[in-house]
Amino acid sequence: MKPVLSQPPHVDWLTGAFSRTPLLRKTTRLADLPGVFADHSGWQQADPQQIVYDVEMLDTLSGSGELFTGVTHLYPGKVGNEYFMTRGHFHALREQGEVYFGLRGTGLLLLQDEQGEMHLEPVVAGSVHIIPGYTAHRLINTGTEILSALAVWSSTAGHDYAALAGGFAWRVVEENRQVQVREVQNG
Ligand SMILES: O=P(O)(O)OC[C@H]1O[C@H](O)[C@H](O)[C@@H](O)[C@@H]1O
Ligand SMILES: [Fe+2]
Repeated sequence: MKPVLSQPPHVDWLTGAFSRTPLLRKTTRLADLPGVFADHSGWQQADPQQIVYDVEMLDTLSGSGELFTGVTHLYPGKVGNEYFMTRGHFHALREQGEVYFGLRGTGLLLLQDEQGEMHLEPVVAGSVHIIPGYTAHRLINTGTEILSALAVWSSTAGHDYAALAGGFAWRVVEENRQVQVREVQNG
């Protein structure tokens, strides 16, 4: 039998760039994130075309049992004093977890479960983040460089953005040149 060598995709661990492979790309701009940042007038005054994050995904099999792999590149920036972040989501299939691997930059992974329990994990090159099921997740770039993280998740997990339409319970802002976590006041 003749052995068959198929070239797997390659990722540059320093930048998160994939090469030699078909990719799916999604760009999220400020205009795509109404109501996400606390400072509404700051958001309105900012350039709506400003890219907040790019996601590059391997174009792989989907369906029960299959895994998706992607890299999120989250740009540095702020709206008002709030750092650029991903929209964040629960999985539509709530029990599905996900793994993030920090590749470059500095930031935080904000985790919020269905009971409203919150955690923050520092994201740096080499950090490994086990996101349990039933837990919403959002990346926040608190640094001055691109924050890139590789993610692996179930292809059937899906996204539930509506469940967090009211936002996460914590916001991460810069105050006095320091990263501060603020609890959102309801009502
Ligand atoms: O879907 P968002 O909250 O905008 O986050 C952007 C992306 O981040 C990660 O790469 C996740 O694995 C993706 O499933 C998600 O779509
Ligand atoms: Fe996810």
